[in-house]
Amino acid sequence: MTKKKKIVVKIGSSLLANEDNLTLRYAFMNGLMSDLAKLQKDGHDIILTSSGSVALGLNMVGKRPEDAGILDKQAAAACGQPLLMNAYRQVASEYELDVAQMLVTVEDMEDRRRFLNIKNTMMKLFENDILPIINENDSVATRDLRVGDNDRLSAKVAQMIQADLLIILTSVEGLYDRDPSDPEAKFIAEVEDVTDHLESTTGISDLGSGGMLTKMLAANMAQNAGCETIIGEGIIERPLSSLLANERRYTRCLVTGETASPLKIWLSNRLQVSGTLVVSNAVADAVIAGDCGISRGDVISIQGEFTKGDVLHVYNEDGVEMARGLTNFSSEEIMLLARNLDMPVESVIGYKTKSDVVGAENILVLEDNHLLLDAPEDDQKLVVPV
Ligand SMILES: Nc1ncnc2c1ncn2[C@@H]1O[C@H](COP(=O)(O)OP(=O)(O)O)[C@@H](O)[C@H]1O
Ligand SMILES: N[C@@H](CCC(=O)OP(=O)(O)O)C(=O)O
Repeated sequence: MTKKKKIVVKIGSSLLANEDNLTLRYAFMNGLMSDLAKLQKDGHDIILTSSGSVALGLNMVGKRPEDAGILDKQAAAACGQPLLMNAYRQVASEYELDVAQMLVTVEDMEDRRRFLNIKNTMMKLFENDILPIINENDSVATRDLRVGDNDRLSAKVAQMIQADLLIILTSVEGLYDRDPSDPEAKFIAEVEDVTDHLESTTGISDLGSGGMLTKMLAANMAQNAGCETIIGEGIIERPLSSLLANERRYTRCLVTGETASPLKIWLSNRLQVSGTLVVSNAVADAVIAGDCGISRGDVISIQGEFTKGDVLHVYNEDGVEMARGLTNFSSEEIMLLARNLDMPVESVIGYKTKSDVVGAENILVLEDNHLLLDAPEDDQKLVVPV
């Protein structure tokens, strides 16, 4: 690679911890750090997303992966994270590489200000040639507000920094047409549409969290942001340089469609959506075609209490979620505006502002987006007609 690139590298638990005794695989970490240090010296900006805190902390809480509950895992993460970082720091120092830890939650990534703070911190670390090592803050994240797997967390990071490449290192050589434990499984070298591979990727290893399925979803998130994903095996002497030099096979998930704007990408991967707007099928079709925003006259009903700037689901009349968008008004204001269509916006709500409920520039159409979390199934049952 000659051009300076932004690269996110994701390491799975199965690479960092021995499955039998749940101790650290120093040899793997050593090879990884050697490669990362070289990439950094070549001028690339690198971020490492590393799993392993739960697997490495389980011994301390006296559990095995198969019988640990959510609280055991949260406690194990608190025990294992310092072990993991200590090992990274020690090994990295042998390659004269400085490392920094960043633990994030979904809420951090979804609050626009905190999201930008995380991004700015990463940029500052790059400027100082320090390698950021990211993990989800498992001990504080609540069950319904977890990314839950570092595949998608690393894709969120790739979107955040507008990375050129996401490399996911794991326990298998890449994607197969079925679980690779099946001797008939065939290797897939290139993926364009991840939709073709969502059903064949459900199994996971004993230590992993999301399996190949979340790697496909992560690849889709990266695709939307114009970032190519490479999925390859990690337990190899030079795990990154051998991949990048094409010395062995791996799966490439190509960027195919158009790249969405950074704001739309941020919108598309939110777990927290505050409410719902229902619009007619005709309006939904026009929104999908990119022709218009949603005006107050378009809103048939709303659900939830939300404020200006929140993200909303947009359903058509058949109860299908078509889009997501940032609202310019609170739920109360939309009710008032929709019930007083003949009055100017300013005289209904008492201040001057944009007139669209959701502007066209703030709408993300969901087609071809495999979101982190689908809309709650019973959302549409709770709607209030305006
Ligand atoms: N179609 C498939 N192609 C490749 N791997 C698959 C597929 N279906 C299931 N898997 C499983 O996904 C596992 C990798 O995911 P995971 O265990 O979560 O690893 P990691 O800890 O690296 O994230 C492999 O061990 C493999 O058994
Ligand atoms: N945050 C967790 C890892 C979650 C996860 O995604 O694990 P994996 O599927 O092994 O990458 C940890 O540090 O153990």
